[in-house]
Amino acid sequence: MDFEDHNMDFFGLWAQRLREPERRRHSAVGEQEQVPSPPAVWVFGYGSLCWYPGFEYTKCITGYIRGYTRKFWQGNTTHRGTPDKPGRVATLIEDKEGLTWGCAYRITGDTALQYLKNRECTLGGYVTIDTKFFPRIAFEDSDGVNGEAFEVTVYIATDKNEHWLGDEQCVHHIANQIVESRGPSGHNVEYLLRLARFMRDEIPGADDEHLFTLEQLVHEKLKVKNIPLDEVMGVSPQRIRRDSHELRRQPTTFEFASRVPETKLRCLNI
Ligand SMILES: N[C@@H](CCC(=O)N[C@@H](CS)C(=O)NCC(=O)O)C(=O)O
Repeated sequence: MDFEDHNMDFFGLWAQRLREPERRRHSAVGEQEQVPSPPAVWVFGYGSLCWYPGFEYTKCITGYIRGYTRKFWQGNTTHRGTPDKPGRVATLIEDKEGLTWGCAYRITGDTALQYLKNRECTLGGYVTIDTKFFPRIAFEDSDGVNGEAFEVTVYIATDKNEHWLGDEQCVHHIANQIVESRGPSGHNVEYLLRLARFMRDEIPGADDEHLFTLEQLVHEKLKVKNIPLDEVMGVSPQRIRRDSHELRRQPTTFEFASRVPETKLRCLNI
């Protein structure tokens, strides 16, 4: 049983038990009350969280946030680099025209948030912001979320944190740093290529010039250095079931999404 099935069994059982009469709390006048479910929080992933969440969640849906652009401008010495040779990981840069694709995870309880606080904030220098998430495909859900934009928490590294590296004169410098960095969680190349693969597999048609330029340069540099991919890619991460409401994956017209006005076209939901 993989991570997701276990997770769904747990919540499936929990939801089923709620329906059992003895599970409902009785108010003073004997009316049946629903046992309140723990509040759900949605966390938006746009870097390693897209392919390695590492926490329990009850739903994962692909979509985007507006007003930010993804850049490999955050240094990292605890996962994909070392203090002597920091790696580069993704963060978000404010950009009025920006639009960043990723996936939102619905989590309940405190465990996942404590895990993320350690992984992202303590170890990574990220802070949290709240913003609107636009699901790629509308979906019905017990939370009543039906494809309209909704609030998500995002972990973002600003230029104020100690690991910040920022831009380079030339994108080749960033690609070189990625090719030459490795940390306790694995090679920096794996981080970049698994994110690029997530974008291609899960959000076909979406563009991200910075990400895909780095992907191409890193592949070229690995070839020149004669470094085989299996030397840097590590173990395949656990399967993530995304967009379980979708019958089949539809290509995304990125340009259209980037121009869509605030009021969404519900039928297309982009
Ligand atoms: N907050 C971004 C980036 C998170 C991220 O990539 N954090 C790094 C550095 S703290 C991490 O957790 N890496 C784990 C790994 O590289 O396996 C996301 O939502 O994915």
